[in-house]
Amino acid sequence: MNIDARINIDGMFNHLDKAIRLAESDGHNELLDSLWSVWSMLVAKAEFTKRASSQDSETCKKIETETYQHDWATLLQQGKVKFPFKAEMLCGPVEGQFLKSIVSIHGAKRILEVGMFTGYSALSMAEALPDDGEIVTIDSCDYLKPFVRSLNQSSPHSKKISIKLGDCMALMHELADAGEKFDMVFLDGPKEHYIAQMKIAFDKGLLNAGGTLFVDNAYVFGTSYQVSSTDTTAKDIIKFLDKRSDLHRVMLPLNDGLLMVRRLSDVERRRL
Ligand SMILES: C[S@@+](CC[C@H](N)C(=O)[O-])C[C@H]1O[C@@H](n2cnc3c(N)ncnc32)[C@H](O)[C@@H]1O
Repeated sequence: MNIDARINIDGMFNHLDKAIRLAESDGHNELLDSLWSVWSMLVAKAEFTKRASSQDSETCKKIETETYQHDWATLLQQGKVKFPFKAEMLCGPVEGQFLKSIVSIHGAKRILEVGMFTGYSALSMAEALPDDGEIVTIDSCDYLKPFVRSLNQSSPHSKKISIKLGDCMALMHELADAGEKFDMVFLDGPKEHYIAQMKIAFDKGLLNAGGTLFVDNAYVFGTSYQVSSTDTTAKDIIKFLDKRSDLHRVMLPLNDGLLMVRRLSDVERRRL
């Protein structure tokens, strides 16, 4: 099996792979043809989606390439990073272009990102910020800061990126307590903190009036729709939002799910 890990984030291709092997070994040729058709349609759809979207900037391409070439496994063994990083953790070209487009539609000036990794999504968004705009990006891994700076320094937009190292929960509280405000918040760090982070954004005023919050991996690696999964992280997020009649949301089936959440009063443009 040789496919982009980002389109197999929920393991669907593993099931297809198994079905293909079974059909092959039992000599079910028509079934085999159909299974290969499903496989190739899924791959072609993902490829066409990427092809139909604008291409990344040279620096974003470089970040993606170098993230895939980096030896994360050795760094983990050497204790230089504490997290088993994988290149496919970066959001990729289609989501990157989507976020960039949203920043421009929004007219956002300040963005908060939780979960920087190699700075791919941060730079994608920074490219659409005005010259005096800023994206504050949080990560707990010290190794990443100089690495990200070395990757993005060729971009004129890198000056809009401020990196904060530390635990995302502590830093988000700190920012909210200091009265900092953001027009967009992009949550892409630890999934178990998503609910608490949404509360800080909406209830502690970190997200400006009229602002938009995005929750990445909102399908939580497909566990939200895998029948056999006992992981309730994604379902708990939706149950939390069900109780929040003041919030409006829409789930976009981009990669592993991108949930867009806004205050209902901003969406319907009325006072609640
Ligand atoms: C999915 S990656 C972010 C990918 C990035 N947004 C992109 O699309 O290019 C998640 C990041 O969250 C960071 N992270 C995990 N737990 C954290 C915590 N408690 N506080 C801050 N960062 C954390 C990891 O170090 C990792 O770099």
